[in-house]
Amino acid sequence: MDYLEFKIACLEEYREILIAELAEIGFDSFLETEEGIEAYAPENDFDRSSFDELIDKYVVPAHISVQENIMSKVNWNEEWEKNYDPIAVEDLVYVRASFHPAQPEFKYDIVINPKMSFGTGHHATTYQMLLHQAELDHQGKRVLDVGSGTGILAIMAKLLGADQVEAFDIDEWCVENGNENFQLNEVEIKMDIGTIREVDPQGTFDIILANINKNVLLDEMEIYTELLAPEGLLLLSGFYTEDIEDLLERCTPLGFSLVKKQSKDNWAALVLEKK
Ligand SMILES: C[S@@+](CC[C@H](N)C(=O)[O-])C[C@H]1O[C@@H](n2cnc3c(N)ncnc32)[C@H](O)[C@@H]1O
Repeated sequence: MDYLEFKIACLEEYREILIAELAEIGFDSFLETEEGIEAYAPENDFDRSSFDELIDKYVVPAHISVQENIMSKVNWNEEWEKNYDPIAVEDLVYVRASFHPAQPEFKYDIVINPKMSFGTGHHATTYQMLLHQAELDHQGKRVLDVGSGTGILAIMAKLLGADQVEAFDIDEWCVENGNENFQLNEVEIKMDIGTIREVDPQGTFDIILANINKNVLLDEMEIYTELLAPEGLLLLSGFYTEDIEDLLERCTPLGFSLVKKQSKDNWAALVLEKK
């Protein structure tokens, strides 16, 4: 099958939304690049007018420029293998694909074959979540990973000794990819599809991990509070440094105290404790 390839240069903060909207109009594969994204759509059902409309909507705010090519017989595995380098999270965690050799000097080795899902450790939000996790006692704990993407944080929780880990994501592709990564890392993790309201996790959790976005976090904060055991920990990311105060304003009246805050590349990550 022939594919159309679009190299879309754009501002970093618009990549996730662009990928989501392109997926809605029939694009089925994406690669993140230094300049923006590469997006691929099967040529035979490409919807040109929806694509043009979408680009018009974001061209100014996202500083978009587009280059179009036609490609035949794309080998997706080869494409993402070319574009995925392993990453060292400080000298503690090594995140790699199955075709990269392990590096025994790192304490934690995570194998992630990301394909189209978010969560390799390259992004500052995932990176900081992994570091915060590494500082916390997970032994024998029950952990919930909200918006699990590739499942990287759920896998880290297991490597740190968590007893039961449950993960979910609204994206079907992430669920499939997460399960694949759980197998690669030989960890047993319950995986579901949907929002937290749809999945409706039962019982309480000692640790909740939520690297999503500001609006979802603000909207779901009360549910996290109900699901956390007393003195349970909530690790949040997916929002900018300037949004920390808004998050704290929402969390403090619900009985959370701030344990740690950190920022990298203007992306924030918080650790909160439920009193
Ligand atoms: C920023 S990525 C984080 C992925 C991974 N947890 C990490 O830390 O790298 C956010 C993920 O949340 C998912 N997501 C977005 N809104 C959601 C919601 N309301 N409930 C559950 N998952 C959601 C997205 O599909 C995406 O995979």
